[in-house]
Amino acid sequence: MLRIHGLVKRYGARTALDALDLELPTGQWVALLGPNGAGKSTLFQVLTGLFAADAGDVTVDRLSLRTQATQALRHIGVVFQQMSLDLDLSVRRNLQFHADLHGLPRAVAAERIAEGCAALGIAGDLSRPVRELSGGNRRKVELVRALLHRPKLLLMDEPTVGLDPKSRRDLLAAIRADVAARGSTVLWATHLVEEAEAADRVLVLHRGRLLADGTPADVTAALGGAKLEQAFIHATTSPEKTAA
Ligand SMILES: Nc1ncnc2c1ncn2[C@@H]1O[C@H](COP(=O)(O)OP(=O)(O)OP(=O)(O)O)[C@@H](O)[C@H]1O
Repeated sequence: MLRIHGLVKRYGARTALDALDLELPTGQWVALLGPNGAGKSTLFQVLTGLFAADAGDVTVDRLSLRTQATQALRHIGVVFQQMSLDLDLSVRRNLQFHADLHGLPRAVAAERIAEGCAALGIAGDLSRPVRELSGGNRRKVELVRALLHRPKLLLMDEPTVGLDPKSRRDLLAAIRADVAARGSTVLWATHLVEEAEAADRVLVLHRGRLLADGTPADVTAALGGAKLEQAFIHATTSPEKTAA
């Protein structure tokens, strides 16, 4: 579904992504675990076409981001770290706007908006301006929006930051349900080890390179700790550690 080969992104002299290779198959929920500054947001910005890479290739469903960006981006849904809804528009208008951008027929959009909001328990907020919603419910609107065009690949950049445990659990459950129902592929950036522990696969990113890749148990073992949290902290704070 997603193939990344030799991806490099530099900011001046700083290398944020350092020849990154990665393949994600269909139907996997993958946690991208990395400390502050690891390169998670940079990777998302490249994958969503906001920044061009300095080197390397990315394909989404075999479509190249370099030469077939418009088609490739149609398969991607994204929730960025910073909230990106229009605060003055209603939830419905925000969602409708996104559906229009993707050329969804109005009837299909209305059905998906109603269904998505009901699944996340925000159907009662459809007519309210986003400004009036709690942070957790705004996030849920962003998730409904990201799924409206039924993307094959869903990118979520630390979507649970600032959410209470119930909202976090609801969001995770909604993602799980989407993976199970549609076989979508999810790349979920986080620095919360407990979230990564629940994923099918964990990637540990540090200084723009992958330190480990596998099930939570595999990654814990590969990084040499008894628990994932301990292994992660150790691996990402020892200066001599480089890619596996
Ligand atoms: N616009 C920019 N200009 C210069 N350097 C940048 C810029 N954006 C990111 N960086 C640097 O690139 C590296 C990767 O940053 P990035 O924001 O991708 O990490 P992250 O894993 O998303 O971190 P966080 O968990 O704090 O969001 C860091 O060293 C950061 O300082």
